[in-house]
Amino acid sequence: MTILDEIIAQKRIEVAQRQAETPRSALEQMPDFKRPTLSARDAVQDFRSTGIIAEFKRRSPSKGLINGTADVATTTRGYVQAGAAVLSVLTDEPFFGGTPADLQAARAANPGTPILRKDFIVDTYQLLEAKAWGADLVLLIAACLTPDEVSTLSMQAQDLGLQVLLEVHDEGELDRSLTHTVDLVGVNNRNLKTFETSVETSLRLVERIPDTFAKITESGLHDAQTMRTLFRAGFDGFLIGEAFMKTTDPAAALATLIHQYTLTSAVPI
Ligand SMILES: O=P(O)(O)OC[C@@H](O)[C@@H](O)c1c[nH]c2ccccc12
Repeated sequence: MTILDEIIAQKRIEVAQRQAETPRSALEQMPDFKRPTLSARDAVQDFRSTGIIAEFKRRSPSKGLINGTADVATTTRGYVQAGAAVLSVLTDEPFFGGTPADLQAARAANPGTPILRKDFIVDTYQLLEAKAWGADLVLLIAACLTPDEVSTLSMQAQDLGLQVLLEVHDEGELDRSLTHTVDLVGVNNRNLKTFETSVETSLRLVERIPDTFAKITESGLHDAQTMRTLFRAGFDGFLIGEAFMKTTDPAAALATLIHQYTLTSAVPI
């Protein structure tokens, strides 16, 4: 059994428990459920945008504890002030140490910035949660879902006003799962079976992604030069967590990276 199988098995149990505790109708009555959502796609594609999706992540199965002390409101507010285009907040507790309260706190602290609910979505119920907790977009991972599930969940997300980031790791997943009801396509540089990251995965897959989708490169990113290469290859956005969260001041680490990125972009090609 791979770690991903383990996470998904656990997730199905968790969703059943949550649903028993909080019925759908209760989620629909939460104040944020009816709010208009923000477009992450526009935020990363705006020509003035850094394209950075800055992630709040306490721990991960590959790295163990990354940051045990950062406060979610302070960190995400700092990310936005430093120039993040979009925020990503983990809500998976068993493997990533995130909580629904983290997403809600990030929402309250950042009313004008799109927020991704970062979790393993296997059921419509989680889309309702995402909306009720204040998310603007959700992640769907091709490796965990059938193409039919991707299609159904992305349509349901759209009906709720949530955008969808579809995550793929290889050509097969991309060709099989891509559907017009997703808004952004993310290439995960991390192999979820071995945890190794390689930006070659992004460079290889980018030309297979049609221009109708925003293109995001995910994981293992930490230097401006690599970002520049990925931008030139066609990516609109960069999902980055660990490089910031492993420092004592994640927002300052983001500010430094943006500074370096801006410098390298001034260099003639
Ligand atoms: O921390 P990194 O290496 O910068 O990666 C961020 C993000 O891409 C990573 O957290 C991630 C990508 N896909 C996921 C799916 C579930 C949980 C986490 C992830």
